[in-house]
Amino acid sequence: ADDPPTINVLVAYHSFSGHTERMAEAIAEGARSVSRTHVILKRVGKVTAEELFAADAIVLGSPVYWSNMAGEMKAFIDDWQFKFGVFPEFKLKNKIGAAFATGGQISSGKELTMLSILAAMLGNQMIIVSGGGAFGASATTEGDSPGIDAQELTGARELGRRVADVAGAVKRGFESLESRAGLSGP
Ligand SMILES: Cc1cc2nc3c(=O)[nH]c(=O)nc-3n(C[C@H](O)[C@H](O)[C@H](O)COP(=O)(O)O)c2cc1C
Repeated sequence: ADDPPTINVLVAYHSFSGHTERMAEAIAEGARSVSRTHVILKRVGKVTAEELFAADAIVLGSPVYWSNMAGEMKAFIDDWQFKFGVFPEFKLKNKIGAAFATGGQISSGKELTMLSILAAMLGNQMIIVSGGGAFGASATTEGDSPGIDAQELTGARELGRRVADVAGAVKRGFESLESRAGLSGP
């Protein structure tokens, strides 16, 4: 049998004080635990067009700023069009997408932040997955729950692993569809 394809996972994040970066590292670790997975872990401003388009899965993480994603994350997503020109061809179509967030307080915007990221992915016809939580992986970082705890890191690893697993299954599925279409001939 042919070797299964390599899965490229891009984990891109914004982080000012390091919490979201710590979650991003755990997501990358979870994705790498799936065989034949190649992970790129980067701050949003550093992602190149080549990395974006080579990714089979894109996982985006942001701190909560005023109940929504950070401006840096929004600017990156807007750059999908301004810098990378994804529309009108829908160049990110059928890539796997997932989100993660950290916020200082409980019930103060993490879910809205993740849903806003996922909404942009849906608008690009990406295939959304969750894991680590209903909408993605998240952590509360201030007050009675300072920093990132073991349970939150476990959730982040779970999301990374699920993203890589689903990306592999989808990639194999599309490859098999294409080869069957090729077999049937014109
Ligand atoms: C400008 C600003 C706005 C914030 N707004 C919220 C908020 O609405 N809800 C919340 O839970 N945390 C809020 N926070 C706290 C951060 O989301 C939290 O500290 C986060 O974990 C920081 O991530 P980082 O360490 O990756 O930079 C805010 C922080 C800043 C700087």
